Amino acid sequence: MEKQASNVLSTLIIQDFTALGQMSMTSALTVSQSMNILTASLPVQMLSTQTEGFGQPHREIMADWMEQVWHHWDTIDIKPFTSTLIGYLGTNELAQLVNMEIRQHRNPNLIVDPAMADQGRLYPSLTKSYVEEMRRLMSGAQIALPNVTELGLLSENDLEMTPSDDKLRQALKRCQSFAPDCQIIATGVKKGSAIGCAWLRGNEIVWAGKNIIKGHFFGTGDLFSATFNVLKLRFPKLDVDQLVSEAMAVVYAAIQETAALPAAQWKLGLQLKDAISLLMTFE
Ligand SMILES: Nc1ncnc2c1ncn2[C@@H]1O[C@H](COP(=O)(O)OP(=O)(O)O)[C@@H](O)[C@H]1O
Ligand SMILES: Cc1ncc(COP(=O)(O)O)c(C=O)c1O
Repeated sequence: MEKQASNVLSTLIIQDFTALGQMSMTSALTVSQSMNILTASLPVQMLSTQTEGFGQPHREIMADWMEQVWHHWDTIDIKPFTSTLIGYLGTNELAQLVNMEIRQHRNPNLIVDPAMADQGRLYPSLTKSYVEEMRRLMSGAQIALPNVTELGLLSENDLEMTPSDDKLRQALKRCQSFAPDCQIIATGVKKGSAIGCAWLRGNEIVWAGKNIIKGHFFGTGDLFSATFNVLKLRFPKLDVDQLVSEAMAVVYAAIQETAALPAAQWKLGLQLKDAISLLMTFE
């Protein structure tokens, strides 16, 4: 694959930092560093654990710190980042703050993973106004990567976990009305015994997927968006079909490696060794 020189590439990652395991910022940093991409990380909140499976995590909100970081960055000569990746933010206030800063700095190549819901439900403590903040973020984004539940919430369509092409088309079109310049790729779209991604090409629904690995795994969306971001940066000639297919293969490798562990360990996130090994073969 034709790749871009790494010294000109940088990415800004805005999402939570979860202390335990390989979720969110930890997996995004691992992926970025494996591709030698200069990375700036803004952990919007520090959590003791992810929000599922460990009771109530201890949280430290980093809003004041982030404002000071942005303020400092405004005074030094850092070039605009080549891309920005936004993931789980976790509170309305943080989502508002990030929206405001992103608008002010006009970050190019913005990828938004509106990580706010799964398996038909919003994550605990998130509300409808959080969904509205995600719509606002997507309106300035180039790529958005909602899972099926998130697509349903964003489009106000009732989507089952195995939506028909018609339902998907309706939901994706509805999102285009508030994010006309954004390519929206729905993740976690099931078809029979396979799971994958669906997006619009004109009026047509395109779907690509792989066999479902049995079990519920955590951090799949995080790793998918982090991988999509670095592949798009390093291989700018890849089209959406190729980016989705490569990113899915990387996540699949991580799930396969994780599935070999006792199920009690799955909530720590995905094993990343095999995923990174595969990613490095794209070099
Ligand atoms: N059990 C699984 N087996 C195989 N691939 C999976 C599985 N779960 C997720 N994936 C892959 O990871 C991608 C992102 O997962 P998804 O469940 O949509 O993320 P999220 O964590 O945001 O809900 C999916 O589009 C699919 O390609
Ligand atoms: C703190 C935190 N960050 C991010 C996520 C997103 O994880 P996923 O990649 O499974 O959507 C979760 C999901 O529970 C979480 O609790």
